[in-house]
Amino acid sequence: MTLETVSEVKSHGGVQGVYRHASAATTTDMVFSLFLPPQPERGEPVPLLWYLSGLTCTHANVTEKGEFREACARAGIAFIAPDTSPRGPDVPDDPEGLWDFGQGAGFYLDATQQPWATHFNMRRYILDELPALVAQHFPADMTRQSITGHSMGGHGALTLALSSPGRFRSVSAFAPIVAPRQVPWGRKALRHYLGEGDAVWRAHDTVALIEDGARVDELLVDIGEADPFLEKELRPELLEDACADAGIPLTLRRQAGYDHSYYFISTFMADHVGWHAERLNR
Ligand SMILES: N[C@@H](CCC(=O)N[C@@H](CS)C(=O)NCC(=O)O)C(=O)O
Repeated sequence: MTLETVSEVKSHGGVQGVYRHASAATTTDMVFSLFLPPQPERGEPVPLLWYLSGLTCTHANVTEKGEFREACARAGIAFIAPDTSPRGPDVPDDPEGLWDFGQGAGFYLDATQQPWATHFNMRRYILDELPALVAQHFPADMTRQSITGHSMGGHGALTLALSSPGRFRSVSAFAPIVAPRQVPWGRKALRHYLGEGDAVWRAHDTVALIEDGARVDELLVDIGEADPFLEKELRPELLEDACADAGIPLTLRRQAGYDHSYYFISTFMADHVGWHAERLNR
């Protein structure tokens, strides 16, 4: 699989890269960013932390505003930030021209309904295609992967980890959508991408996955108490209830005064990187 280097710059002793490739999953070109920490010996494999972004984002939002590099360099872990959907003139977009669906809002699932199913296959892109590409081109230790994400990307991190047992050593999230079946952003996406049908939706809903028996060892979630999406879209209390019922240890930190933005994410990013690094380097 061919990889085009868009840019590579030195940062914190490592290399922050941006790369483009032709994707079979989305049948479009896809761009992602990857930070490689300074390595004791060039080519020695390092663990990999995935970061899935939220609505409207590309790889660039967290790369420019996430402030993850110092912590990743210190811990010796790589950080990969994929795009949130396929893009381009041939890719369908929100029928109403809104920002919460379509391009920039792939929801990390494989769509089954047209016109979405041709391109919107972010689940297999993230779980299969991109890892194979990373393994081929970078010194990443693919036996040591963890995953985090923000908002729609928090939903992606949680649902991919819950539905791929053993794949990720640890999972955390910033202000995640935890019950897409029960909130407007999620219902719109699930209806368009998957069609009607609660049984199908449950496989892409963190709370439902847990209710249906999926498990992870533990969860770390940060959420801002001043997040404008808290009550209507994020509803962390549903995750608290599901984890309590299932016996999943959940550290849910309600951060006073913080909103939904990268000012919030970057404040707690080093905590998340350190938490994952502990588990990746065990
Ligand atoms: N202000 C956003 C609302 C959507 C939003 O807050 N998106 C979050 C993810 S759900 C985000 O990370 N936006 C990009 C950024 O802050 O850089 C817009 O209207 O485009």
